[in-house]
Amino acid sequence: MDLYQSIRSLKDYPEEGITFRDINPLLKDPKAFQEALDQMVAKVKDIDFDHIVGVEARGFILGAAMAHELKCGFVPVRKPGKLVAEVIQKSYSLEYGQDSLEIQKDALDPGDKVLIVDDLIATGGTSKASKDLVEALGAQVVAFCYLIELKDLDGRKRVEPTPVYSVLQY
Ligand SMILES: O=P(O)(O)OC[C@H]1O[C@H](OP(=O)(O)OP(=O)(O)O)[C@H](O)[C@@H]1O
Ligand SMILES: Nc1ncnc2[nH]cnc12
Repeated sequence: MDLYQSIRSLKDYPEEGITFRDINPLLKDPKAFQEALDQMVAKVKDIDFDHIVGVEARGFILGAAMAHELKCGFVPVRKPGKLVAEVIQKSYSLEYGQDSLEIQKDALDPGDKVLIVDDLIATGGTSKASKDLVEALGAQVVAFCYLIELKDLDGRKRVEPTPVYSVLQY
């Protein structure tokens, strides 16, 4: 099955020079969604981790589905003001703009091993901020897993030497 057929590419969105990779057609198609999950799971199934950390919003969809499949816990990293209880925050820049991410202080324990999941890695800003949040809690990021990697932006360099796995590359 060619998963590239299930990704819609929008030129000059949300601004000129950016080609937006829309995963909604893939999510809508149960066969493509299952195949994407199977391929992501296959890449990480031999790695030892305790939890999947998923990044709001699209990382929740794939991260939670993978956690269900792999029978591990799911921990959300969210945009500011969404989490209750005590949080820590990290600012970051992305392909189009600037944002912050938060994690609950009690979401992970020191020594926990974490797989970070998102739909896409572009500049790696989101991934680096998520890794910093996990590490600030004393946990360890053992790998990152994405459906899509935008190779030209070389986001994996931002999180070196942690391994990065992706299913589709542009
Ligand atoms: O590698 P980067 O340059 O940091 O970009 C990748 C991030 O950008 C997108 O999320 P976005 O912030 O647009 O949020 P959304 O999932 O809520 O749409 C995507 O889902 C990744 O999280
Ligand atoms: N080109 C892109 N397409 C979809 N999501 C993105 N997040 C950052 N860059 C993106």
